Amino acid sequence: MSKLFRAVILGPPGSGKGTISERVASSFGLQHLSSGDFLRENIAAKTEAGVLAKTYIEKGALVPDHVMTRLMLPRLEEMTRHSWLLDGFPRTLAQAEALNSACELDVVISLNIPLETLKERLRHRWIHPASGRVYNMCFNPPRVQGVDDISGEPLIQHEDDKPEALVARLRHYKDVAKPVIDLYRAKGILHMFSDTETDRIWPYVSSLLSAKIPTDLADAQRATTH
Ligand SMILES: Nc1nc2c(ncn2[C@@H]2O[C@H](COP(=O)(O)OP(=O)(O)O)[C@@H](O)[C@H]2O)c(=O)[nH]1
Ligand SMILES: Nc1ncnc2c1ncn2[C@@H]1O[C@H](COP(=O)(O)OP(=O)(O)O)[C@@H](O)[C@H]1O
Repeated sequence: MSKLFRAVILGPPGSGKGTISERVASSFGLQHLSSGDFLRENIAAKTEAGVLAKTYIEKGALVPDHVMTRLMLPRLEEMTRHSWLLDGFPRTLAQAEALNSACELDVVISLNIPLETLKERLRHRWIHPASGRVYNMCFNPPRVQGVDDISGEPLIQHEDDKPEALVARLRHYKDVAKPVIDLYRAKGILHMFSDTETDRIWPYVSSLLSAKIPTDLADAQRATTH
């Protein structure tokens, strides 16, 4: 079997992790696993973890580490035969250490985006809750205002993108992320991208992954998508 490829994308809320992950998934055939989407699925399904997580997310707080790792690690175990890109997990050093003991990462992409840009983007972010599709009223608006392009269902704003929760989230992110970034830098797998525009970052991410993803894996994925 060809070697599997494991990547993590780090960055504050609104940094474009979801947007870049979707591009990676469609260009390189990696499975995109978003902790935020997985939490929202669990909230919608009213699982034990979902009910617990909801109380934290509504306050703009992080979900406790033990809840996150108990949720995410079994999900990754289901994916042992796939190459994946993990988005939104790990977010803390404890989560990064738990992930470390479960698998070995090939690449960590870290998005470094100015605070003002983040605030502006998140104010305009709308999502389709059933699919997790993300829109931005300026950057990638839906074809019809307020409505999902594919299902025609209404778009909503995350509770945690509303101004009250937003500032707390961005402030907290920085403190918590620093040791995670330091850990991956020390391991020599960190790749940092700084810009205000996803479209300017994407070509660099794309060429990094083209260089890192094993050729036999890329060939196998191309074969399945044609
Ligand atoms: N104006 C602008 N908006 C962007 C850009 N990249 C992403 N967005 C939007 O910013 C918001 C946050 O992006 P998202 O990928 O959800 O970030 P995440 O929170 O890190 O997963 C979404 O509404 C995106 O559509 C960009 O380069 N410019
Ligand atoms: N790894 C994680 N650890 C703790 N909380 C998390 C994690 N991932 C997601 N969450 C919670 O879910 C919320 C939504 O996550 P996400 O969709 O990734 O939002 P964003 O991309 O805007 O940060 C976060 O604000 C946080 O409360």
